[in-house]
Amino acid sequence: MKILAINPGSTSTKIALYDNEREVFQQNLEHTNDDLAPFKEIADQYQMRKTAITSVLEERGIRLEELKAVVGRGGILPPVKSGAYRVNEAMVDRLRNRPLAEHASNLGGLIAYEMAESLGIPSFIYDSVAVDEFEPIARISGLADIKRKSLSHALNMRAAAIETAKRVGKPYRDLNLIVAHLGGGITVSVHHQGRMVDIVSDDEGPFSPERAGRVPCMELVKLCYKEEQGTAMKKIRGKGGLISYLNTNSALEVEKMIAQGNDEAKLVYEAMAYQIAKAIGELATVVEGKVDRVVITGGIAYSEMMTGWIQKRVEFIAPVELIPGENELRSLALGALRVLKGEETALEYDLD
Ligand SMILES: Nc1ncnc2c1ncn2[C@@H]1O[C@H](COP(=O)(O)OP(=O)(O)O)[C@@H](O)[C@H]1O
Ligand SMILES: CCCC(=O)OP(=O)(O)O
Repeated sequence: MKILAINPGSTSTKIALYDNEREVFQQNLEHTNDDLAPFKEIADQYQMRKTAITSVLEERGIRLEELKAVVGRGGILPPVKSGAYRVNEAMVDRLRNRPLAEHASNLGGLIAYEMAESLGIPSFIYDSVAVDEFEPIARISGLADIKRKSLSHALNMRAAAIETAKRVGKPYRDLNLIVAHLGGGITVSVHHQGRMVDIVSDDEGPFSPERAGRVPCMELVKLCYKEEQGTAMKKIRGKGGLISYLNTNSALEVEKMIAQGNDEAKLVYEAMAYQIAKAIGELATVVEGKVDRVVITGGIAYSEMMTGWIQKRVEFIAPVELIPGENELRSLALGALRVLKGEETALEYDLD
């Protein structure tokens, strides 16, 4: 059974074709600054990204009529459950016209839906960034006007948690795990007996290659009065974190700077590790310190320097498991495959 998986990121669209569990190919379609410059909003990039996908499929001679489903990374929807949702008109309306926030992943479900509809096959999203399994106590922010939201790298974090359970030799549901996803954005989650009951999100916790994370509130309010809303938002999401201190969003570049003796780069990069470790420590309290494993995943988990610094600070909490990189396309494809095989049921999206 052939399944096309689509994962739109801020500067690329990753796609993969699977034939059952076997990856037929995977390709990263880069979108340069020049490609993206004409588009005011991410939603406006829809046609450009869809055309890039269909061109690759054509070049590779993929027969679309052989596809059995298309699955996309789910976007910033109102809170949803973990697992698969079938993309329907209600979800398309929300993602296209009223997403809760601008994010490239909003395009995943939209492109999957349009491609699948024209082929008469189903489209799905899987483990959307909006997966919300918070306990009520986790929703309180500290300001009655603001409710905490569960927006995270749920797709890769849940896959890494399930992989860790396999390594430990126990069911996922029997474990307490803390998972840190270290990519362009960083989020950290705590999994209590198979549910992601709380997170430290990318605007509540560690800074990351391109996001500011938690910054002092009062200073942030002053900044917002100095800048226009769009500029202030871009400063904390897109131009924050490593970029704001070191002018690069590449952790690899930062490591080169450190190797060349750049002390400022070392201080900032180690501060990122320090903040990640603090987020892990914070989430350990959610399960009263009863943590079976701390899991570090995402592109930066390939870095021995970064994982070494984090490990030193958190291994008193639990043994640390490294699962470098992200297998988001595989997680999407295998999720859709389980639905097609009847091993899992896709939920119907019925929120406004
Ligand atoms: N071997 C490595 N060592 C350190 N950092 C790495 C390594 N490989 C990739 N990275 C960093 O990982 C980050 C991207 O992670 P990734 O999970 O692919 O993020 P995203 O999907 O959010 O773009 C970049 O900052 C990149 O420099
Ligand atoms: C909102 C959490 C998901 C996220 O930030 O994804 P990217 O880092 O891929 O933009």
